[in-house]
Amino acid sequence: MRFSVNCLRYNSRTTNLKSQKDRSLKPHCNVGTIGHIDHGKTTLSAAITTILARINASDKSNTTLAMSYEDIDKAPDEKARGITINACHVNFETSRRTYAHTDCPGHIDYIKNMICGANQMDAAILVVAASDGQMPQTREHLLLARQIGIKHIIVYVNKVDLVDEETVELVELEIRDLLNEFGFEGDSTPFVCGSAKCALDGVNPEIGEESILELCKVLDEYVPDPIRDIDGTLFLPLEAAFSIPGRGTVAIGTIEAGTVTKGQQVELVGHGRQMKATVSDVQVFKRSVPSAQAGENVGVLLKGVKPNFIERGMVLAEKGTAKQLDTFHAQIYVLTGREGGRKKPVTNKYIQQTFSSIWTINGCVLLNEDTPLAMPGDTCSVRIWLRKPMVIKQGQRFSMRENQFTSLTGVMTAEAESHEEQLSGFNYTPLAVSSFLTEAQISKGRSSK
Ligand SMILES: Nc1nc2c(ncn2[C@@H]2O[C@H](COP(=O)(O)OP(=O)(O)OP(=O)(O)O)[C@@H](O)[C@H]2O)c(=O)[nH]1
Ligand SMILES: [Mg+2]
Repeated sequence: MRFSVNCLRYNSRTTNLKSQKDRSLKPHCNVGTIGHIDHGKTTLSAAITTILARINASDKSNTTLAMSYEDIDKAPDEKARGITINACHVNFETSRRTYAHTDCPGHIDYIKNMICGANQMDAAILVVAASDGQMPQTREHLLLARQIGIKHIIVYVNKVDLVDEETVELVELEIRDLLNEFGFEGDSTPFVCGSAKCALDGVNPEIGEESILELCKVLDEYVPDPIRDIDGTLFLPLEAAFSIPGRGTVAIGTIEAGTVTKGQQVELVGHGRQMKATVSDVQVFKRSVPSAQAGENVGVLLKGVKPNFIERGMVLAEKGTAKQLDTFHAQIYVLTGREGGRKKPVTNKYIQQTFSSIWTINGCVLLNEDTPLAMPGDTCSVRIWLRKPMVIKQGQRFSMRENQFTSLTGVMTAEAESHEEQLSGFNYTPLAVSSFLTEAQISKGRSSK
């Protein structure tokens, strides 16, 4: 008997590949749309699947399923509020590759979801409406893309049906400058100009359908096949879990390194908890497979594990290979007001929501004694204390956010010793720190901006 992951929104948006054999035929790539609210990210996602499904209709092995705008944006709360609030995954296939595509939300309130969705992208499609040009979230998403290490950006200048050619050219120049400003190669970044709506509605093919085909060609040619750490040690950050009565718990995530195999002994680590488990089934694209490897989104059936044991951001790894830490050394950069960050300096014991990989937890910045303040624009060495131990590796990036903006970004540089020792230099005890991490303190921290 197979287990099905249909009940999860995540996988219900994922089309089927027909068999495990198909899945190994073509390289796989994770992409997604980013950009300002209402610039057409969801329309573009729907247009790509619709056009590719139609064009490949006679090719029985092609797995692209047409997804309408409503299919992608259908959760009731999204309809009610008129905005996307969850990252949504769809799949499409070109003659060269299979793609898992994430439609990232545009609204600043939901940037948290974007961080989690975009984290898995090998390349991002930045959607910019020609009628608006760059907007605040165009900048913020590019900044986040930079922080989470997305190397390849392709720009789709949308809504060209609403403006003249000169405006499109100006928008292109402006966005190339912006890409350079954020450390991408603005001059050589591919731009595709078109109208996702015309493509979806089947009108004006020269700016509609042709622009979508051009975009797919650019994706195939510009984005190199991702190098997956297939031979590495299994590392699978978990996004969600649910139970199948009588069978066990299914944990869902995208494998970052290594291979997960039926029958394998694994360990669940994170949020200060740890547990051994056995993999009793592995599912990719809703099909049971003997094993799955780095880069693939999987459902892993675990016997004897309660679903509420698993929390987003926990890691499924080989026994003894994933370490959780509550304190670590880091190099941070405090964003300036111009970059959308703070206008005031970060002080010792600054506490905010900390995002890394796919987890979110309260974290406290412990400044060194010789650095009483970290000014916007400063880079400095600090220690980070997390409310609960989490799996974080050397070189892993993280960011901290206040209410509506990213205040600092950092990289984990080394493990730190036990936090008692860490905190002794700051003359307060772990207990004092725990009480410091109350909601009231956090809101106070927020209002200090
Ligand atoms: N004229 C025109 N309208 C478009 C085009 N593409 C999208 N739209 C319209 O722009 C509006 C926003 O499109 P969405 O696809 O929802 O934009 P989004 O970026 O996904 O928005 P959020 O998810 O809320 O950030 C909708 O009314 C679309 O019909 C286009 O090429 N031309
Ligand atoms: Mg949308």
